[in-house]
Amino acid sequence: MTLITDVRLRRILDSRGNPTVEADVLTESGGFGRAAAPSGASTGEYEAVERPPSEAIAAAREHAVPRLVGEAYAGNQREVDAVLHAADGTDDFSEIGANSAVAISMAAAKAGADVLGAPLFQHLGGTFRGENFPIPLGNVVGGGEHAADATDIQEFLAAPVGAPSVEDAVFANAAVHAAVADLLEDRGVPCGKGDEGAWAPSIDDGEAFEIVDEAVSMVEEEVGFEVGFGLDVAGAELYDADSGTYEYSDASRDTDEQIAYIAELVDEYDLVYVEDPLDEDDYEAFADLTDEVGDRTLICGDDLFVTNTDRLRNGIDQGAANSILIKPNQIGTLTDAFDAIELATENGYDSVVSHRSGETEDATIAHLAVATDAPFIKTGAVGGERTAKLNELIRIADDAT
Ligand SMILES: O=C(O)[C@@H](CO)OP(=O)(O)O
Ligand SMILES: [Mg+2]
Repeated sequence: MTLITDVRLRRILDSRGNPTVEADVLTESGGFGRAAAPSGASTGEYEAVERPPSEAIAAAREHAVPRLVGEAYAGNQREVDAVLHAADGTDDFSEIGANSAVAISMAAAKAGADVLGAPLFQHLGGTFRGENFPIPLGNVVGGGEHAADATDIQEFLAAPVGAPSVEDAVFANAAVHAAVADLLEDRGVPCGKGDEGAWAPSIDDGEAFEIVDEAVSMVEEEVGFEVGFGLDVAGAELYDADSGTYEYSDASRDTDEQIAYIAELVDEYDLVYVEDPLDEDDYEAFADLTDEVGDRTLICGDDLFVTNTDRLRNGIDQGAANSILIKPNQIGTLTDAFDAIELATENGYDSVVSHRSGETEDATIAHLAVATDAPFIKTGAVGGERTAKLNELIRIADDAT
């Protein structure tokens, strides 16, 4: 029933107005799945390779589509993803492009679910998945590679850790986003938004900490449950390998100073989450910081691990973090993303399923997070391509998918 009978690929727009790959997968019994690849701006050096969409589409049509059509079953995700790897023939999807691979992989999963008549999270997670829902981390102030002339730290993320439901959590993050706007207005700071819908004011990180801290407290009081905040430092973007220092607009910090600075921030602001506080090659510094503050906050590897089980295993051996960001397009298939989550869970690491800065209306990651019982999902706070995932989470919780 789930035998793949057609795979169609096209270029569509992403949220930055750039082209990206969309895939449709059709099956013998009329099953249909459609998915699109997201795209990063602060990409890790060790990510699977995204090719220009027209090239990725042409290469996938030549190498992957003939091996899938009439050959593979959409209901068997591991088989589909193994075919994608075999068709590509490299270890980083540089032939068919990770963008074609992930779009086909996710579209196949949706086609499989369609044939089974099950919601995607059910198909992926199975009957005996847990009952938990991920806490959404919502970007409310941002800069770095996502907005010019804004904060050095890439993302200030609202984290409604005490929310009694997904719906409460999603609305709390939107309320923090709105409170930040009010506080910026009070201070006479005009601003637009960055790539992920977060405010991108021309202020320094210190002022951003004050504002987000205040916004979070205001909302916490309003909603009556705990709302904290966290960061994506995107340390690799700040790191200058020649000088061995982290370059901020108003300071330069060597690795020890960077570790001390982040540890101070964790304690001063009770940060619940810190992603990529250090350079993507520095497992050792990650381990030192995790040793220092890992008992009271999540130290999450994004560019450090790139959803790759080899890099994660290395991190686990060295005690480099206690959490991993999961981005299916960093590794190219849902199977690889699942394996990374499984390895993380076995080793006590929390998984944070994540969007990219360039997104589409595709909501697969909401289903992936629920299917795998991931404790967190990072997918912005507002903006259509972000709310596509958040609203899907609300629907899943309401049994309406
Ligand atoms: O660094 C990140 O975590 C992501 C998403 O927030 O950004 P990008 O997609 O640009 O890599
Ligand atoms: Mg990141």
